[in-house]
Amino acid sequence: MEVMLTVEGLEKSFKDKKALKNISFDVRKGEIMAILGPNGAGKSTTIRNIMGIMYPDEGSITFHNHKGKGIPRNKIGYLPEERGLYKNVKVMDILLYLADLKDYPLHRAKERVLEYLKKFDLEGKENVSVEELSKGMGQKVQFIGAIIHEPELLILDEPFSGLDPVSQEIFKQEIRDLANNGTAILLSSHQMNLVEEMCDRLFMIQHGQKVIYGTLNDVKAEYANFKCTIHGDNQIRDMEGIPRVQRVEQESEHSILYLDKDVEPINWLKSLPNHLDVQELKINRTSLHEIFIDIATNKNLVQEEGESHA
Ligand SMILES: Nc1ncnc2c1ncn2[C@@H]1O[C@H](COP(=O)(O)OP(=O)(O)OP(=O)(O)O)[C@@H](O)[C@H]1O
Repeated sequence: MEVMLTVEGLEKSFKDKKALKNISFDVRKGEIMAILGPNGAGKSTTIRNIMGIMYPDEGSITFHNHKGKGIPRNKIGYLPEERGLYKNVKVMDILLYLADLKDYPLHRAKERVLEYLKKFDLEGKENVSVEELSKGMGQKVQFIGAIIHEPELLILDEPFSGLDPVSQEIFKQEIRDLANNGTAILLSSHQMNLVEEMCDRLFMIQHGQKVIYGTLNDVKAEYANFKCTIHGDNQIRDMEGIPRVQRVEQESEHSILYLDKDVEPINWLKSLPNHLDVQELKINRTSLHEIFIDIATNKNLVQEEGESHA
């Protein structure tokens, strides 16, 4: 897949605090790439450097063959983490203004605004003032503003925050459609279930450093061990001695056994003791949500400073 954006060796400090340390990744045409990490990890700082809102101390950002200040920003769409549009302006006017800033033809922009308002369940709102919109509606308008000029690269900082489930679905579908039509998408989100459903590759950052970088499938194969959930009248002591168990979580009649890496479920099941009460049993891989928590709380994947996973 054609590489659209390359971030290489990014370093950024605020006074004496190092916010980014040697951050490198790329974003390719037609893919959804997620940038993940706990609060304060450095996601927005990375995005702001890509957008030229601030410049890195070291390293480079390349979009196609353009570097740094030479990057044609009108080929990029950006939904910032901070929401907000001019309040006393009509929806159509603000969106045409944003299209004009990107040198996009206004007659085409007008058609697209009407098309998107309909798609986002805002039909007829083009002459409504932005201040009259609800928070979620305003977010939809801001999203339209980020894509109105048909950007080749779309950067979405927390696009789902504050949206109801129906609106989340609309955003999800639109983001997928854009990627299918060739837009390169860099998406930051804390909603791991959505990331797991949508993204092709992911870059996880902690304390300004890379901890994971790879395809969702590779990351799951590498980090998502199997877990076995048993529903039955068992105590935690009943689980003692079962081989290849990293830890057990016991909650009333539910036991969750987190298994070692590379356990083969079929063979492992044969090692369960006869005395266990099994009303229901399920084996599945841990979710991206659990991998994220493990990393963010340094449970299993604690790394020395400067060391990285992928
Ligand atoms: N303008 C700034 N001045 C000083 N420090 C900053 C500035 N912007 C970010 N930081 C610091 O840089 C680090 C990374 O912040 P950043 O906003 O990139 O994190 P984030 O991963 O986007 O977090 P969140 O999920 O909470 O939005 C934090 O320690 C933050 O306090």
